[in-house]
Order: sequence, then C-alpha cells, then structure tokens
Amino acid sequence: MPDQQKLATLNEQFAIEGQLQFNATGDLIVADITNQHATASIALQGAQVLSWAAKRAAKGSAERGADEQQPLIWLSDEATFIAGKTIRGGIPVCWPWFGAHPDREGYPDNRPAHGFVRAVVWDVTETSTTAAGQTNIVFRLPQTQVPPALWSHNTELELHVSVGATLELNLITRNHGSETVTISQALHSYFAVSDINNVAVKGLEGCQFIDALDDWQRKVEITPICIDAEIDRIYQNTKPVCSLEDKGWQRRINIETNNSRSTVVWNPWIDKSARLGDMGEGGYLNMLCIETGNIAEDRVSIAAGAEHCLSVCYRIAQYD
Ligand SMILES: O=P(O)(O)OC[C@H]1O[C@H](O)[C@H](O)[C@@H](O)[C@@H]1O
Repeated sequence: MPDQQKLATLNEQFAIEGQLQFNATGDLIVADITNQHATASIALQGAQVLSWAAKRAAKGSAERGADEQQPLIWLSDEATFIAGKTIRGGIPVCWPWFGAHPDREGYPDNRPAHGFVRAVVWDVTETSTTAAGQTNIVFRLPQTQVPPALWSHNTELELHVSVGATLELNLITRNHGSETVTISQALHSYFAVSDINNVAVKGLEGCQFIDALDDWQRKVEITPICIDAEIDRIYQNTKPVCSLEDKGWQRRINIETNNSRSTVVWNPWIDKSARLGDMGEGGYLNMLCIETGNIAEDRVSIAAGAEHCLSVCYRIAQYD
C-alpha cells in the first residue's frame, strides 16, 4: 500500500473532478485519467504510462470508434507494482542511458539497464485540461532520486503527458550545469497487438540498424518488418513517422516523433520471455516495442544552459 497521506495530498492538489484521480495500485500511486477522448493510467514510479485506450464513438453515430477500443499499450499480465521494481509493459522512460551503461568496463554491476529513472518515484508538478478536452499531467524527477554515483550532472528531467484523441509524451532534459552533458534515452513503448503474426512495422525501410542479436552488426533495412522470431534492433537516423500496421485489429498506429533519431524494435519471443520471467504466458504474442529515442551515434549532447525535448505522438488510424 502506498502512503495514504501522500495519496490524499496529491488528490487535494492535483485531482481534476471527473477527469483525473490518484489511486493505489499495489505499492504504487497511479494517476487515472478519463475524458471524452480516452482513458489512461500513469504510475508515479518512473512516470510510466501503463495504459491508454480511445473511447468508443457515441452510440448511433455513423462514425466507427477509431480502434473499437482495443488498448494502445500492452501491460504484462504478470507486471508487478512493487516499489523500486521495474514494471513490464507500458511506456518506461529510459534515461540518461539506454541499454547497458556505456562504460561497462570496470564498473560493478550496479548500473541498471536503461538508466535509473524508471524505478524511482517522480513528483507531479502540474495538471490541467484544454478546451479540446485533453488532460495534461507533468512529472518531474526529484533531485533526491538522482544517485550521485550514477549521475553527477546538474540536470532536470520532466515528462509531460497529454491524454486526448492522441497520446503525447514530451521528455524534457534541462542542463543547469556548466558543461555539456551527453545522454541516450528512449520512450520504451510496448504496443498491444492482436497477434504478432498479424503486424508489420513500416517507415524504417532504408535505415541502418544495429542488430543486438547478431554481434551488434550494422545492417540496412530493406522492407517493412514482420516478426517471426526474437528481434532487437536499434534503427539509426530514422524519419519522424513510422507505423505499426495490425491486420487483426484493422488499425494502424502512427508514431510521430520530434527530436528523435533512433527507433528500437523489440520482441523477446519465447526463450528471452522465459528468461525475463514477467512477460506472462504467451505475452510476446500480443506486444511489440517500438521505442522512440536517441541511442548510440544518435545520442544527444546538451550544452550548458540548454534543454532538449524528445517528443512522440501516438495516433490510431484506419488500416488500409
Ligand atoms: O528487461 P528490460 O531491462 O526492461 O529491457 C527490455 C528490452 O529493452 C530494449 O528493447 C532493449 O533493446 C532490449 O535488449 C531489452 O531486452
């Protein structure tokens, strides 16, 4: 159970009647959002979006619900909501490094994969609504959650989430120090799919990728990507739009990005799912990660006093 006093204070300060409320899920506090467009939930731990689903079109309307309410985001049946433990699914924030720490040599193994911000509790600093009926929430990483042994730079990190007819995320890194800071980062979105055998990723054709499953070799993508085995690739210098086509659910998810040069495509398939242990029975069949970020050669340098905003907008469209 989370701290009841903290939960009450959050609701007093930031709840929006009929739209946004803070609730307990396991050990964690979650912001539950509902508005005319969609429902969503976001854990304060990691500022991790856990769900988003569009609302059905009004009854009697000729317009078909954009996706017939299939969820956008996949969350494992075996996800746990335990303080300090990463949650399998949703949209984890990977920062200030993606994957293993870049300086693996000589460090004890206490540098968590994908950085340290996904397993700590963020503050809520602002909630609001817009005339178009969107609900916005801003999270900030508290300085007290930055382990100096892992990150000694004077930076500030915020995640702005907008829940409306689309789901939008803006990850802002501000460099308050006196030296340039270099980060790699990703919004590690797990998408729900009807069946992994029904999907294709389009828009990465022509891009170079690093194949993490083939000795980190550099290769070039030729065709849209269909998945029938484990896949773990970091596409570099990608375009600002790619899409996930799902024949089973007759929908396309457009992934529109800004200030993102890398796209990761990941599905652990059978053996790695067994190793991970929290994917759920057959979970790999119903998810695909397409992650928006800046990784490897695409990592970002932020000058003293400057800021960087990594943005993504997920939009559900008809399958064609
Ligand atoms: O198990 P995690 O630390 O959450 O990482 C899950 C996955 O994240 C990314 O997609 C990486 O490319 C994969 O190599 C990794 O297995």
